[in-house]
Amino acid sequence: MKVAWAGSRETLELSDRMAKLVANDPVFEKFTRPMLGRKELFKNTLRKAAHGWKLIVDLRLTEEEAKWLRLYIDEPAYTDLHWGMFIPAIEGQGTEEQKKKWLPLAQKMKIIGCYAQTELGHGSNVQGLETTATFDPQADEFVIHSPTLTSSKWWPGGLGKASTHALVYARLIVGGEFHGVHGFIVQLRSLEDHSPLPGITVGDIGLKFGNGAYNTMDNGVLRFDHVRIPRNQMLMRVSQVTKEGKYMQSDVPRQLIYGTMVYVRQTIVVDASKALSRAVCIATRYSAVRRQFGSRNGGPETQVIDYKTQQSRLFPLLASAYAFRFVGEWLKWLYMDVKQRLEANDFSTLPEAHACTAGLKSLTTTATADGIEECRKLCGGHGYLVSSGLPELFAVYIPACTYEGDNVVLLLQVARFIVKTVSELGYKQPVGTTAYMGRVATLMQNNCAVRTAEDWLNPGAIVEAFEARAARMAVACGRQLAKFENPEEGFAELASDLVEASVAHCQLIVVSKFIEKLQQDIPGKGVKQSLEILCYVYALFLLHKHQGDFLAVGYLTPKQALLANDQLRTLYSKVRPNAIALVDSFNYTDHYLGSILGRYDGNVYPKLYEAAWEDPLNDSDVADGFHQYVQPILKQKLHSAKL
Ligand SMILES: CCCCCCCC/C=C\CCCCCCCCCC(=O)SCCNC(=O)CCNC(=O)[C@H](O)C(C)(C)COP(=O)(O)OP(=O)(O)OC[C@H]1O[C@@H](n2cnc3c(N)ncnc32)[C@H](O)[C@@H]1OP(=O)(O)O
Ligand SMILES: Cc1cc2nc3c(=O)[nH]c(=O)nc-3n(C[C@H](O)[C@H](O)[C@H](O)COP(=O)(O)OP(=O)(O)OC[C@H]3O[C@@H](n4cnc5c(N)ncnc54)[C@H](O)[C@@H]3O)c2cc1C
Repeated sequence: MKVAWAGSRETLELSDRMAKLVANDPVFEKFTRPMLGRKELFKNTLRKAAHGWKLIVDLRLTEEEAKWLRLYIDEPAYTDLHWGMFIPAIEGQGTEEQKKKWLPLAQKMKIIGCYAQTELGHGSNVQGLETTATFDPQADEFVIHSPTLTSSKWWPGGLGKASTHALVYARLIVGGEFHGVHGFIVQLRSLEDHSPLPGITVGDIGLKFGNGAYNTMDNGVLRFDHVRIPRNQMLMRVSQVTKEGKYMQSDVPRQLIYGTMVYVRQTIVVDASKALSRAVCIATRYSAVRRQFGSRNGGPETQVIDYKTQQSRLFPLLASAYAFRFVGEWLKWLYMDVKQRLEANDFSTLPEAHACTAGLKSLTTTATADGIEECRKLCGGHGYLVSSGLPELFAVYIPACTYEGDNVVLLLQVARFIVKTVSELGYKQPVGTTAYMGRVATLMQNNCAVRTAEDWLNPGAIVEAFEARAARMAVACGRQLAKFENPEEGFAELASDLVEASVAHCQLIVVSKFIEKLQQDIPGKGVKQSLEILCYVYALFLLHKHQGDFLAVGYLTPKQALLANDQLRTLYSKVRPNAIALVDSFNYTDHYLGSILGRYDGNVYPKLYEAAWEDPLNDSDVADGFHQYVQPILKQKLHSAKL
């Protein structure tokens, strides 16, 4: 199962080597992180990032090894944006000449870059950005300017203190005409002493949610006062500005300016399975250690993992972690395919890639953020201790529902794609993830054939149920929209229904990709069977949770919905014996998990007890402040006997 989770034996071995390298290096210690003040915390992150880079250089790590190393260091840092957005943006939107100039500097870390798109006034509405880049043909330069307070760049990670350069998204103005938002490489700080260059005001935006957590990142604010950059620092793969001041659009679609977001959203889906699996690993191991009630004749109490309620909350999350792992693998493949096509100037699959990355990013991050919190509750009171690892994981993870596109805004993008597909059904055969809509007549007509709980153990029955629900919800939205004279007004009015239709479409993708995965050759005794059980758990859990949709569209009868729930209970009993093995298969070191409750050896209580004494409050028996603030109260002489 470890191989199935990792994707291949090579990846398992490679990631295992990197995990151990980090776990055994004292520089990467992270348990004191929540106790540190902001300055100390940030300096510590800089130290870890520098040490990580030294290892990459000294040990000549490959790009793949370096990625795993950064993952296991497990601390958000400016390097995430440098490697994760600045470099990919230049790769995707730069000309060959620009790539030749900037990529070697960035890859050798001679410069540090961030991705400066969002502003104080606009994040989701990219076309609403206010920063301007005005071309000055006399000087052959762009003038980058922040005309209003709300045009201040606000949020970019790595911008606050670390970056020397930024990829700045600004409205292009040539000859007095606006040409939409484009990307510009702007140097922010001196490469000699790191001080901000003239015309640049830059700093950190302040503390964020949670102790430690995302505060290791210097999310920044940035203002420009008529800062000049050479013309060739506008990324010009999509459109160009000539020396003479002519704006030219190539054959490449404008949307490619948003290409970096497609790339990052794809990586966020892969990361969702990592974050959720960490939380699930902690909650599952602890649920096997923890005992409450049920002692008979002085024997041990019941392990809480044996309670059906615990199983019905925990096992769907375990199954979701696997489901997100496999859909992430597929999405990576889809992205690589689109990338290759784009390089050959084939842009036909870009809209689908945008819809899939946007929708799956939204679906998986929402489920993961909620899932981490559920895991905290599954661990009872001890889950609230920072040493459980769950509060910090939650605090670090939840912004994923917002960054790289607010999850609702992204689902509305999926809705536009679905509605367009439905409206074109008369003359255009849908392909890829919308191919099922080509069978819309059948899906609208046929109803579920399940008669017994066992009938639900059939991938065909499950896929058809999810297809029928998604198709019927999409068609219903299409019909409602048709009643509006102004389609945009209709879209705004029906937005909540459209979001639900998008969720149904995205859940269908995840379920289908899990089922497709099981059609592949999966070596290892019992591995495929265990994955099949998890796949059914994932699908039937969703069906149970959203049974209102399936019933409302008239595909299921209440009896069939009840049968699905009966089957789900049986499946939980089948997961139980392998639950610990299934989380051990994630192959996480205790260092990466960062949780006393999730320790591999299960030695939870002695370690919790020990850790309590390491809290700074326990440095002395009498706390600082006691004599000043508490003792006077204890010693006071009050006049009223009642008081
Ligand atoms: C215990 C401790 C644990 C520690 C763990 C540590 C581990 C580390 C953890 C975390 C570290 C990770 C680091 C995370 C880094 C965070 C990175 C975050 C970076 C950012 O957030 S960058 C900013 C991102 N911003 C956004 O995403 C903005 C969202 N808005 C948009 O995407 C768009 O503007 C919009 C799509 C919403 C706009 O819509 P619309 O108004 O229609 O837009 P138009 O501009 O008019 O375009 C219409 C047209 O274009 C199509 N389209 C839109 N987007 C894309 C796209 N990306 N690709 C292709 N096509 C696109 C759209 O469909 C329309 O097409 P049509 O005309 O219909 O055919
Ligand atoms: C930790 C973190 C790191 C970040 N890193 C970066 C970075 O490196 N670089 C960068 O450029 N940006 C970064 N961002 C910014 C991030 O990309 C934006 O915050 C995000 O895109 C959401 O935009 P917003 O803040 O404008 O939200 P808003 O759009 O203001 O959202 C507010 C509310 O309005 C709703 N809403 C907005 N528009 C619509 C609509 N059309 N229909 C219905 N509802 C709507 C949303 O659903 C939400 O509920 C980061 C943000 C965070 C939190």
